[in-house]
Amino acid sequence: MTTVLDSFRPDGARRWRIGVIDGPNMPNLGNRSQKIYGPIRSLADLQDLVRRTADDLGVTVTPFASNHEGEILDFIHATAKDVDGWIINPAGLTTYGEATRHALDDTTKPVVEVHFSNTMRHFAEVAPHYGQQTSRFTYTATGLVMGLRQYSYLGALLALTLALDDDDFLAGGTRRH
Ligand SMILES: O=C1C[C@@](O)(C(=O)O)C[C@@H](O)[C@@H]1O
Repeated sequence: MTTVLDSFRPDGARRWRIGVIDGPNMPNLGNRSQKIYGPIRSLADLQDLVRRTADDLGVTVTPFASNHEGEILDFIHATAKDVDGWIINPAGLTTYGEATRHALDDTTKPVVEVHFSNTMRHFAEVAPHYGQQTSRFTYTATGLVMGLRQYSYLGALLALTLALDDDDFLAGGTRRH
């Protein structure tokens, strides 16, 4: 079936494989602040939305979520050869997740960082006493989509897919940025 999203892509475009990682606290999405995360009911609902959008786009997503950084590292190491790019919401690892940032960087595949909230605003409003908080991941990410709740993931998925299709940009993930 042809979908609206199909029409963004050239005929015969490749079925890119994209790893979608959710870090600590995202498995508890259904119980988090509605003000920040909106009415979405669960991580399963989020993963379902991302998977359905990927189907419409003609790409394959491999979702993974964990509260444990070591499990996230194991997932990245195990799947690095089988994915063309990554989407990650580092969540609880955002400010200090150097091991995860480094593991993604080691794969040399494009990385798009996503957040439900606009973290710059969130840090300024909620944790000004932490000083100048920033994401560890943005320094080496290919791109960043945030502040659009679950729609950040859909923006990232569409943009990463088109960028992988683009021979003058990510060229299937063979080049960095
Ligand atoms: O757990 C999260 C979720 C988050 O990554 C987001 O999606 O907005 C923002 C982070 O600051 C926070 O620790």
